[in-house]
Amino acid sequence: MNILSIAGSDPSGGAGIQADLKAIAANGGYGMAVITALTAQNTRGVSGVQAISGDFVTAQLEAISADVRVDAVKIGMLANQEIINAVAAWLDTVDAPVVLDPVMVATSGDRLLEDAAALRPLLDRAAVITPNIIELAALLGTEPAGEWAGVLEQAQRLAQEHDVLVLAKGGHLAGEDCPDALVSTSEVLAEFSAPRVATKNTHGTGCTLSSAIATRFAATGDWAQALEEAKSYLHRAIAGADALQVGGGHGPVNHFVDFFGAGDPMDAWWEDIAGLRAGIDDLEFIVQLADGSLDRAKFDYYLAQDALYLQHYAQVLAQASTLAPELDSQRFWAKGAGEILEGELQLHRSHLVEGQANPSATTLNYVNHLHASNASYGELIAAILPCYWLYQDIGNRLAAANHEAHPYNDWLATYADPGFDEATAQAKDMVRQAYRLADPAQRERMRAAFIRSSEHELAFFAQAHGSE
Ligand SMILES: Nc1ncnc2c1ncn2[C@@H]1O[C@H](COP(=O)(O)OP(=O)(O)OP(=O)(O)O)[C@@H](O)[C@H]1O
Ligand SMILES: Cc1ncc(COP(=O)(O)O)c(N)n1
Repeated sequence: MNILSIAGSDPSGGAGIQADLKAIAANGGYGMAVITALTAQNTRGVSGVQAISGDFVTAQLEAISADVRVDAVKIGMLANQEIINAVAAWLDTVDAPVVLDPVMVATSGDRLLEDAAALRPLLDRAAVITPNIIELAALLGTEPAGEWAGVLEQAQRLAQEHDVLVLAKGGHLAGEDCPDALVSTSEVLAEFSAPRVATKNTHGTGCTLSSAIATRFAATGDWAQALEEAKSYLHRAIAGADALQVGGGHGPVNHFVDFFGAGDPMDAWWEDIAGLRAGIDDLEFIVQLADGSLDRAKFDYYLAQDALYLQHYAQVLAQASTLAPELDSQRFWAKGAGEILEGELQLHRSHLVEGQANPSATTLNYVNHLHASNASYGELIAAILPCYWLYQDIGNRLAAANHEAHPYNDWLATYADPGFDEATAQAKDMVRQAYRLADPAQRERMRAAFIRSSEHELAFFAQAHGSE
């Protein structure tokens, strides 16, 4: 899908052709850009505009249409009448659907078009016009609407005047939701709303939305579907905007949020299990293991179950090794399995007074979940991770509570192993890598597997006190 953006340049990369090209690529299109104006701008505002001559805009457009099939056009900042005329004349020679974002004023308040009325010749050539509330009113020569019903009414009026579809955008209204509606000459064809994200980083949202719509229309041939997909994409990009930290004003949205995530997914997962972590910390078993008051029989019960658990855990790590995509991760999981079979289990046996117990229902539930999480490598290692991470986290605190006379001195000393911190960091890296390569549905399954294992960890630590 070849998508052409005809727009101004924003050197700070958040709006204009820079935003368009990113949004087009993120939505699966091949992006092209004809530049109408250079702006000097950043996230705080516009300090200069240098329009390209109409002739040179035409030269750029003709260079493209002489060589490349154009599947959809998105038009943004046009700066002046001369450029509008050049674009209008070229549009008469091509047959691609046009999404027109009638950019007039930047988020910062700076003017990007000399005169709203100058756009009129283009309105009739567009398939969809995407004005914000202020631009909508300016195109009608009226006052901006103060509520959604008024915006829809104005959108329909504009649709009728130019026989086009108008995308009414509610982003500038106050309220918890940001509604958008595709309005025809006679009706609201489709309406999609997204929760308002609490962020000041909304520079380029209009550019991004119109480019995404053009791209998704070229892919689907359906305006309502294109809007639904573009709106959902934009919402994710806005929700991920704060993670970018670009500039001190209105920062850009996170165009590639679907590819690289918004921040470290491991931080988000750790937050997801904050309640479970607090629950583990408060368990009698953990509190008493730390202060040394833990009944020996309960400790032995835990150890026996842990030994049974670890046999399965070693099997699951070995399976992760066979599923791992490259040598480093294959080696890492295989080494983990080997270390459990050689070291850990021996340590457990040396602490056990009696022979092997049978696995409890709690232990079986946990290992069954691990064995069942093998639909993909990503899911399996996400299920594996809590045992590393929670054990390391709790272990470091238990090791800090240790002293020579502690009744569980030698056991707690095993928690103070820097090698285990290193192994946990590596396990997190492996999960992070798998997450980056996963599609959204797969990512959700990974997160669910991680949370489920964390729930099993809590039950596992709790079971000794429920075992009498
Ligand atoms: N804080 C927010 N949370 C969620 N969606 C938002 C937010 N701000 C804007 N949007 C969405 O961004 C899109 C563009 O909205 P807006 O009405 O602000 O257009 P615009 O003014 O043309 O954009 P721009 O800021 O690029 O000039 C709309 O779909 C709107 O709902
Ligand atoms: C080159 C260019 N085109 C469009 C906009 C509008 O985007 P925003 O309203 O988000 O500033 C802009 N600021 N710069």
